[in-house]
Amino acid sequence: MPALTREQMREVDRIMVEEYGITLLQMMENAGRNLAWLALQWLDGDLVDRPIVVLAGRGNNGGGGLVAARHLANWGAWVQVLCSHPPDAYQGVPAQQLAILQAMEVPLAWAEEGWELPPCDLVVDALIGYGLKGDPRGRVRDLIQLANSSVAPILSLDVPSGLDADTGQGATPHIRAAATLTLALPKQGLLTPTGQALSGDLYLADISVPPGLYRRLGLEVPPLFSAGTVLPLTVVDGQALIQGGAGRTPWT
Ligand SMILES: NC(=O)C1=CN([C@@H]2O[C@H](COP(=O)(O)OP(=O)(O)OC[C@H]3O[C@@H](n4cnc5c(N)ncnc54)[C@H](O)[C@@H]3O)[C@@H](O)[C@H]2O)[C@@H](O)CC1
Ligand SMILES: [K+]
Repeated sequence: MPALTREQMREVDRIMVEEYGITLLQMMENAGRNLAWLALQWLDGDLVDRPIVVLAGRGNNGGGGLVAARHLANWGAWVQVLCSHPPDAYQGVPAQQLAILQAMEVPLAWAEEGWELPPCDLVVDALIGYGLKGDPRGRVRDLIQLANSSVAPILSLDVPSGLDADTGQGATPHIRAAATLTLALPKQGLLTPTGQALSGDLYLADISVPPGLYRRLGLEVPPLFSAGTVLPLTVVDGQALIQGGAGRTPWT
């Protein structure tokens, strides 16, 4: 399957919304629900009352993390959300996701000086995706450092926060993920040796991109998700392949 640059992925996201009418809300729901489902697999299918910390930035990567937090809380996990900014700094769809969690009374806090990460079984990293600009700053930086010092495995959304989606180089600091769920198609940086080392086990999630959209961009993408909406990938010579081959049901 092809891997995308940040600009190609931005263009996919733009065409999804502007030309197919598949809204950001829909894409984010698919991203976040698949992320929650992968978290469930990482907890061996047993998440009732298990502590999970979700780190959410204020961009669309954070929005996906907030969707995952909702599903995990609905499924019985003990979810605590740590936001990089106070709620009034969130806008648009991520603000909408945050308001839902507030209505559900899911425990939410925003990182302040001296914060510690609560003990947990899994950290979900949704601080920054392909929108990274420069070295992580402020509370985002603090949360990355806290997450890395936790003993719990980190599951990153799209790319580990602080990883350059094009080059795979880690900014200072960057998340060291146990697993990464990338969206639609792998980002090129994840397939480089550094990207592979920082992203842990790599998975691909369906966010419902029509094959015709890829064809318009000159990309030939076979039906990837016939066996499920989250697929484990393997990287061979810089190329991403579905583990066990296309069409295999990976979870049985
Ligand atoms: N249509 C879309 O745009 C979709 C986006 N999705 C997700 O959203 C991500 C892209 O969303 P965005 O374009 O909003 O970008 P991101 O959410 O990746 O990053 C932007 C946020 O990170 C902050 N940030 C960037 N560099 C920083 C730095 N050095 N220090 C501190 N904060 C920094 C920005 O201030 C902003 O709040 C993707 O990786 C993917 O996970 C998916 O949910 C699917 C649809
Ligand atoms: K991330």
